[in-house]
Amino acid sequence: MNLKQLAAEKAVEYVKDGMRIGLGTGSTAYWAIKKLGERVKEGLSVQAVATSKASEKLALEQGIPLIPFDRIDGLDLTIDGADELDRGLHLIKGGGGALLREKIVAYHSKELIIIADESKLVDKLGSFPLPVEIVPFANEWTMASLQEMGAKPMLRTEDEHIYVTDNGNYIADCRFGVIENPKELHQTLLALPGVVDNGLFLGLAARAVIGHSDGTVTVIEP
Ligand SMILES: O=C[C@H](O)[C@H](O)[C@H](O)COP(=O)(O)O
Repeated sequence: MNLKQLAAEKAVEYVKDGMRIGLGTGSTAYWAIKKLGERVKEGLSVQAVATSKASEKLALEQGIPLIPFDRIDGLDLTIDGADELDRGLHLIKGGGGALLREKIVAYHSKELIIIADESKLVDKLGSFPLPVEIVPFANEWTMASLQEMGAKPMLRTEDEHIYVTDNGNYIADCRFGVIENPKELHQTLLALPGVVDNGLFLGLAARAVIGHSDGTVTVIEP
């Protein structure tokens, strides 16, 4: 059983006719976009924006109408994955490098639904390295500052090259250990010059739909 698919397809049930939808990124959001495409083919009317070039391509392949940002002033619902979440719906996102666009889209959505398999649900965040998006300029100094913060940062690579986000930036994957105070860490990171944003999503998710290995789906609401 594909737990990501299970959660994603359940979450797509929250999409109603006429809604403006944010499309997440990653291997779980993939299933939501596929399911939404099926519903559009059956006659559901939606307008959507994508959080990455990959999701934009997939949405177009599925026949989901995409709308430019200057044509709408916000979204009704965004469905997106996460790398880790706790029961208070604090999230780590950005494993796929899309955190900045995802956070902008989530912020401008009336509701963010997170979809995940049960392995992503943790008591406290921090096992998954926190992705921090940094500008390429003087990235060596930004990396050094992250190191001084105790982040043990690793510059993300892909095929032996530095990974570049859709926004032309780099990702530093940071190991802070257990994150006892996500809000404080979020603020500290944002205050560091060279840091564009980080993968902590706090106070953004309204609910999470979790797929379990026994075939059930649970919904967490904070
Ligand atoms: O940058 C990527 C996103 O934040 C993803 O939603 C996150 O990494 C989870 O991805 P997946 O569903 O592939 O585990």
